[in-house]
Amino acid sequence: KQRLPAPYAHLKPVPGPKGLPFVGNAFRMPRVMEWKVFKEWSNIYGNIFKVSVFGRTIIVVNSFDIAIELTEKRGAIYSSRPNLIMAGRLMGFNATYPLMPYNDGLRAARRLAHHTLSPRPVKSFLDVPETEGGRWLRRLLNNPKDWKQAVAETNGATTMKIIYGLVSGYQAGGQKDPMVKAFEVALHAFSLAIAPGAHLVDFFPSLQKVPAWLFRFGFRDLADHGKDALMYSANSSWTFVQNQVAAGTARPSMALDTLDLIQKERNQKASADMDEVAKWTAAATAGAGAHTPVSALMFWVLAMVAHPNVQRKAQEELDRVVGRDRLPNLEDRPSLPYIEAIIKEVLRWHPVTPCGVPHTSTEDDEYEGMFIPKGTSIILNQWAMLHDTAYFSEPEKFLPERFLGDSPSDQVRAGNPYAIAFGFGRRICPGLHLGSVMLFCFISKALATFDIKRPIDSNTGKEYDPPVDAAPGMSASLFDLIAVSFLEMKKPSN
Ligand code: HEM
Repeated sequence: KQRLPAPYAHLKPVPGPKGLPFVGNAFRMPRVMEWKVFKEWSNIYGNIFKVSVFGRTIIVVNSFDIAIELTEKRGAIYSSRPNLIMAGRLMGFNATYPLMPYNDGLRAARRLAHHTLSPRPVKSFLDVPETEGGRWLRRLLNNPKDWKQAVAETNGATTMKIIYGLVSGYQAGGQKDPMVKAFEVALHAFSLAIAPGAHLVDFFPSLQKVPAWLFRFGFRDLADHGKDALMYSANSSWTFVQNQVAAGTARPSMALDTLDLIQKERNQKASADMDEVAKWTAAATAGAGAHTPVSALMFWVLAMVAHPNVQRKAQEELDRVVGRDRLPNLEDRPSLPYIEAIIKEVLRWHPVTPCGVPHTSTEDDEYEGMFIPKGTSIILNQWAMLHDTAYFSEPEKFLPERFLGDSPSDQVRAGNPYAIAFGFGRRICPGLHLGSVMLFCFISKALATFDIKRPIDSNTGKEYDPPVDAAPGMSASLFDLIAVSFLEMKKPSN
């Protein structure tokens, strides 16, 4: 029986599956689609339950109300991050704010990010997703079979332009700026580093000290490779901005905004090392922003393939509201409720981060008579919340209509995918507004110009349904995880 510290001795531990000595539940932890398994386990243990892996406590939260209670109402103690050895310490991602503990460094970085990305300032950058939305159509038209590449390039180009003012990130013919390539390599290394249970060093930090020549654990090469790419991407992109500033050719960007801000503040009070904070804030924001909308757009394509009726309704709305003489733009957004409902449903049906990004507690705490020790990692099972039948009937179905009519699901907060899919409390996604605009621009423009059809099997010549399942990991489809071979796109017939 677990012994609790004195002031908490009267409390119960959080329930959960029984574990083995030392390893805990390590061998029972799901490796594939853990969000679904965790939802099933909630039928046995409740909406908050505990698992332990090699002595580390992890709490899984499956309900919106509990997520809000912990991360919002008690945000002061549930806003840190787990200490990741492989991705954080060895690869160097600890310098980026998504992995930072809840400290002054994090607050400084988030303040800089909000200076550009909160709803009002970000408005001055919204011509970028509009323009890139036009380029996305050309990419699709020129090479519809390579639609996944078009998704990735369009997102990458939008983010690199907004964060760094880089206009030549992706040239025709697939050529990429070395800065863009470095970001891709760093993010790929990061995704390998955070794959659940992939690196023993995360559970046994002392393995870091084992000399490389004595015993290879398969992590050192990856760590070095990831670190080189991360350093190169953060440094080269910052140097790019500084050179542009020096030459007087810098375009508007988040990097420029933050340089202006810290310059102003430096004139008022001495600010130590803010240049470093600004450099890493830009790199982290570019990295986080370049790939999250990619996942959402991939699930949108799959949803459209599987639901031609939804596509047709959206195209009817676009024809009615916008007509066929021009492309939809952000001014049309309030008049396009069906497109809006599709975006919400995409975020709900297959959330980009089904298990969220873990928060970590920084104090011992009590929740409903249960003891939550300091240092507990909290998995916020967004998928379970977004498939909660109390708010979403027939949650496995793709039904944008649930957000329309007299009693739409999102009339309450727990039924609004925007309140869940972008995370919680003090760590909520700073790119929420921009991400939502990117999805609107790319989805509405593509639906106005293309039909998205099922892929054709090259052997049989027949159409088939692409699989919709996601691979394990933090993000459901972060790096090319969807096995769709190609989609045929063509202009809608009159
Ligand atoms: C469909 C689009 C997006 C989705 C679904 C999404 C989702 C998320 C989620 C779930 C988190 C974790 C929040 C938490 O810890 O509770 C997060 C964090 C973050 N997102 Fe996004 N995001 C999107 C777009 C973007 C964009 C466009 C940017 C940047 C331009 C961005 C930058 C970040 C950053 C920097 C963090 C880390 C914040 C922190 O740890 O304090 N995201 N996002």
